[in-house]
Amino acid sequence: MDKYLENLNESQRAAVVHKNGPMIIIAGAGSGKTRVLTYRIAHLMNGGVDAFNILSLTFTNKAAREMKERIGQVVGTSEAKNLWMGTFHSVFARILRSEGHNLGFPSNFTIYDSQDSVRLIGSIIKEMQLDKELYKAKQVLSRISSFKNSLITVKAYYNNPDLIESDKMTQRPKMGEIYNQYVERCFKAGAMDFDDLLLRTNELLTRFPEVLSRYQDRFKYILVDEYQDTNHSQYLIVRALADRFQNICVVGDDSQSIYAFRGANIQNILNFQNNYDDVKIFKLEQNYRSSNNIVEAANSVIEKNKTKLDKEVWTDNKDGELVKVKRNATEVKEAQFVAQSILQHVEENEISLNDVAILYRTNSQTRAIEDVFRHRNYNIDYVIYGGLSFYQRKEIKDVISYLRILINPNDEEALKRIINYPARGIGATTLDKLSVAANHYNKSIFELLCNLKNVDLNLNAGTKTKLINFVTMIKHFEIEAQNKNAFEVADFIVKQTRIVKELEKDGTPEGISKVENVQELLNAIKGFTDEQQEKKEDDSLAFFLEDAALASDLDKKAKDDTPKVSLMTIHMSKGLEYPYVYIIGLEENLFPSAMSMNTRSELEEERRLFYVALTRAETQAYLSYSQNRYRWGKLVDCEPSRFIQEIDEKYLELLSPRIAPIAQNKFLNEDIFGSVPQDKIRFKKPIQRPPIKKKPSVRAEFTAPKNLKRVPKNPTANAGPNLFDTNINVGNIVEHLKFGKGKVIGMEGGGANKKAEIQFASVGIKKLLLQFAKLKIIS
Ligand SMILES: Nc1ncnc2c1ncn2[C@@H]1O[C@H](COP(=O)(O)OP(=O)(O)OP(=O)(O)O)[C@@H](O)[C@H]1O
Ligand SMILES: [Mg+2]
Repeated sequence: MDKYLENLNESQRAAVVHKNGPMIIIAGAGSGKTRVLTYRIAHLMNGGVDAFNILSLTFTNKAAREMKERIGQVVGTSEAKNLWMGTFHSVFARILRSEGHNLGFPSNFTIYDSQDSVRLIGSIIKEMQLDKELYKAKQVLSRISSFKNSLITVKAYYNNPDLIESDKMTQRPKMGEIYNQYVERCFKAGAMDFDDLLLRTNELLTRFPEVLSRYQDRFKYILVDEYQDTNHSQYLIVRALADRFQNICVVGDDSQSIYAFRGANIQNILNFQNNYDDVKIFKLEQNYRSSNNIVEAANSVIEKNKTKLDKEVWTDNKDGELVKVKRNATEVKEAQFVAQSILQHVEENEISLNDVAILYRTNSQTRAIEDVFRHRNYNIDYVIYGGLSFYQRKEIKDVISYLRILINPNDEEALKRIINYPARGIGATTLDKLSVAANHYNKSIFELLCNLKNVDLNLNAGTKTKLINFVTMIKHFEIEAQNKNAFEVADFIVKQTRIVKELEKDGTPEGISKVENVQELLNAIKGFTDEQQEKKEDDSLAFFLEDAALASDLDKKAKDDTPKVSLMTIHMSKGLEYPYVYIIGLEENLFPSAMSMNTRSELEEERRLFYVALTRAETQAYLSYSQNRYRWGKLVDCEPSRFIQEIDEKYLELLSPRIAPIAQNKFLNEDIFGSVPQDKIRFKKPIQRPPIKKKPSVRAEFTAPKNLKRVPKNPTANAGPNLFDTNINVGNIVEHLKFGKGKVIGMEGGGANKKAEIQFASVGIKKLLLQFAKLKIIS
């Protein structure tokens, strides 16, 4: 047996060495699905299959690179380099570069990111003089995106009375027209958005059978990771390509399907067996990633989902620590708890910050964590994945837009960004005129600018000269860019356009940080050209732009090697693993999200999301929630997430000290563990350790965010005596609308920040801001 096969268990090995025909590996988290895929490719190559004949589709480009590296260790790096491996988007962008001419696209087409798409839709809505409130560009884009992912073209849209009717119902009868305009404008600009990369591939493979045939011949073996999150468009592409040889191997876990909101269709994995004859099914059941407590805790939650395939997940790993649950008074307290706990692990267990991930439901949750981590008492290095990515920052997009124009002068969104940046006296009105005229003549704006002499746009002589100067400048850049590598071009452009000088003029800290970002971009491009030259690969600007357009945030390289805690949304964490994982904000209406509680299927998707989060952890998982949180500028009371309750309590350890109830009342059982007989809960004694570093003062925590809107006082607040009294003192027994009776055990702050610490029978100690708490004094 080849040595590398010894690193697999029996079921994994069977899946790796199985040769031809359709196969599906369906298995729970951490059971080695990705590992099997990697080894399978190595094994195919080892058995004589040419790397050029293997297509492997992964969830991120980073995953593809890592897999390639491992395969390289078995078959040699130079061979592994020839593998077609990457995300759907990057692989099919590559195919469209060489075949897109069939559809009328130039090989240098631009890839519009969502910001470009939103801006373009915004202009269309404006030009059509539609109501901006009814037609919100982002919402329109997401509707168009869902059409594209379901392969509904403009023509198909107009042939579908149901769709037309539903847009009328939502007061957006012009949806079809916007869709049509959007498609035409992208086409004219030589641009494709993310969804087009799949839609146009489908179009290519359907309309041009000889192209399909060529790629069917080429990809004798096709492998897809995270198959549970493929959408209809991706499904069709895979199906078409695999049709000839049917050597299709898909890998996934229906319990980790979490992208339905972006069109992923869980049925793709559930129905795989019906799509092909003689599908060989492999199941992997042993989890190698996580401690037994984590595996069992995750199993006990996902069991609650009704829609799922039968499968077991078990592990030989040690029980390890229990999953820790932490209740916090506020989100700042929560962040402080996480920070302190991490520092404690660093000190006591000598872990690296690289071993830690903080996962959350929505991007906005990072604010408190960031504030606390940056505080001098903690000083914890971190990196956020997701949010506004580096390439979407204004100053970066401006520079990139210059580069994009050099590759594709018809790129309308890039042109609009730079035509008057740095300022050269070309105003918005002129640009609007150009845009309308370009549409009228069915030309791109740049083409129109090159022909200014022959069209009458009613522009004054000064403006005309400025436009002609602009065109001359771009043409000059084009000539200069010839035969230069990506870095040389970018460096030249940044100097010539004086963008940095412009930013420096600003002089504010933001301006300085923008200058640094532009420098960072140049460094990244330098890094890219050096690396490509080393590998003797394409170091051109066009190639760099493609890389940048499709780089997911996980692909970005850390600026330095300092260990850092990783912060990301759970969606982003798919496939990854970390020894220590903190899942924060486990509160009803946040996770599960308020929008997901209407239907069983949405709630089940949230539960799968929780399952994904928990199964990222190897050694220890922390679940934390906050009892109060600022949301939309208001301090709101929060209840712990149902997902904590759903975990079998024997795998949990409650870190919050339990409060002895002051009185028996009906709310007692509503504590999150209240339904469990008291003696079954293991409450470990809180470990007494000296604090690692001094905590920031409590006062800081309740400083309201700057943009906090004052909540209008409840109109009933002053309606009668004794109602919602704010004249409260330690020792008072008070009643809260939701928590019932409690005893005031402390007071702090003053004015708007005045807070009472109250021991409630129902929920333990809570700190409440008096101005919101609506407390009634009983005695
Ligand atoms: N046979 C094995 N021996 C030792 N370690 C293994 C074995 N199989 C898998 N692992 C390790 O277990 C961890 C999980 O494997 P992998 O990431 O392939 O699982 P997965 O099923 O793809 O997980 P996910 O569902 O999260 O994508 C990895 O660290 C991997 O190296
Ligand atoms: Mg995986």
